[in-house]
Amino acid sequence: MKEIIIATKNQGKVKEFEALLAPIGFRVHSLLDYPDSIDVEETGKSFEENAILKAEAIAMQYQRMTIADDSGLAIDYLGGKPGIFSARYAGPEKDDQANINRVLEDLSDVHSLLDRSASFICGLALSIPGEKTKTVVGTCEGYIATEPQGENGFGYDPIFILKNRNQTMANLTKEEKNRISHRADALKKLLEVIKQS
Ligand SMILES: O=P(O)(O)OP(=O)(O)OP(=O)(O)OC[C@H]1O[C@@H](n2cnc3c(O)ncnc32)[C@H](O)[C@@H]1O
Ligand SMILES: [Mg+2]
Repeated sequence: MKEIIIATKNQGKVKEFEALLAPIGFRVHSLLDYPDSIDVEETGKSFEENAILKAEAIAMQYQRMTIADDSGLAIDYLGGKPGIFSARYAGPEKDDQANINRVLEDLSDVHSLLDRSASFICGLALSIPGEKTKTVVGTCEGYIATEPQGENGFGYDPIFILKNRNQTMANLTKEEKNRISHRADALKKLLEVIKQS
């Protein structure tokens, strides 16, 4: 079995990567298994830049193949915010519920669903010691709901209504989310890039 580190402390991401990568022969480790991992500051200007920073630092520290994920929600009405600041949108505690509340508050004057369009975006970086880092970006289109709905997933999932479906991401089973999410899209692209290299 191939060993890979996912350079994240986000339990929601870890579970999704395990479900996506185990069937293709990877044993997934995350930073939750490595309490001494260095804390990488997300100082990049894009999802990809931040993913590169996280992947390269952790691949270097443990000398092992590492994928990092930097992701978030881009709301058109807010000019793409919260974007790369999604995790800390309501403060440094990275509280999902507080983040959701801030987004709903930001859009409280926007009544038409069409004006509440948004994308989930996932930047992935793959760093293998001694090789050039590879990056991809995946997306998933939708709209911001007026109130949370659904119990599954994590983060902003309860307020993200999927395009062409009358459901939020949190209404989906984990299998369905892993077929259509921004993370699944990005990982598909990353596997293509690996195949071609
Ligand atoms: O940096 P790491 O350790 O990976 O963990 P993090 O939670 O800080 O992750 P990010 O910096 O990439 O911030 C991602 C933000 O976007 C949200 N997010 C990312 N993917 C999501 C998804 O699939 N569903 C809902 N929210 C998501 C997530 O809740 C965070 O608020
Ligand atoms: Mg982060």
